[in-house]
Amino acid sequence: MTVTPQLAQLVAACHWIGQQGWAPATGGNMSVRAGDGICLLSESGKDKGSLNADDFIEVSIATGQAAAGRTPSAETGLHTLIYRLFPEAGAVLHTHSVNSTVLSRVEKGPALQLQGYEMQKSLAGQRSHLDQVAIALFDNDQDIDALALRIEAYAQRQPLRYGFLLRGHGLTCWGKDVQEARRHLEGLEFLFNCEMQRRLLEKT
Ligand SMILES: CSCCC(=O)C(=O)COP(=O)(O)O
Ligand SMILES: [Zn+2]
Repeated sequence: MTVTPQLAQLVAACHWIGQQGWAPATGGNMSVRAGDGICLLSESGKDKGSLNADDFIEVSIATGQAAAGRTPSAETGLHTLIYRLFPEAGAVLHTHSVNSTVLSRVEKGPALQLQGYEMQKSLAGQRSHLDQVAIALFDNDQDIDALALRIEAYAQRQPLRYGFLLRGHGLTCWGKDVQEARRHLEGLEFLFNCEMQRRLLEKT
């Protein structure tokens, strides 16, 4: 495997995600666009906090197919969907933090609305805490093709930006490159933590 600067940054991001506790057990998956209709996707079932460059597999963005003998992530269909929907997306990070897992169950609506937080400006294009940022929320599904179709239908009706939550499962987010995807992940996780604590405290 040729280790491009983006792949090296992705491997470093995976180690950081592991240290944050956002990829417990074998949870999470990560990828980077590698040009020519290809992405490099983490191998299924590995500890994502201790991946190296050889743990990434070339996958066709059009078909989701990988070379025989290797098994890319069970959630390959979500990564390839994002690369097809958003030609500017260069990296995708999927994590299983406690906050994204719990908040996505507590919130019953079709999106988690974030408003009033300065850290919304960690998301590309956001300029003010006064604006509302909607993070789409989908019911989880073991049928990834069906889930991808639901997400695609949502994206045809309304903007799908930064990432989406899967109920009781976690966050999938992206950016124009690994650096931006990582900033979106860190910003969203901070915002989820704030939102969890706000909801807990405002209940009392
Ligand atoms: C215990 S992890 C369950 C599967 C999952 O949600 C995930 O993110 C990891 O799947 P992968 O096939 O990418 O290892
Ligand atoms: Zn997952």
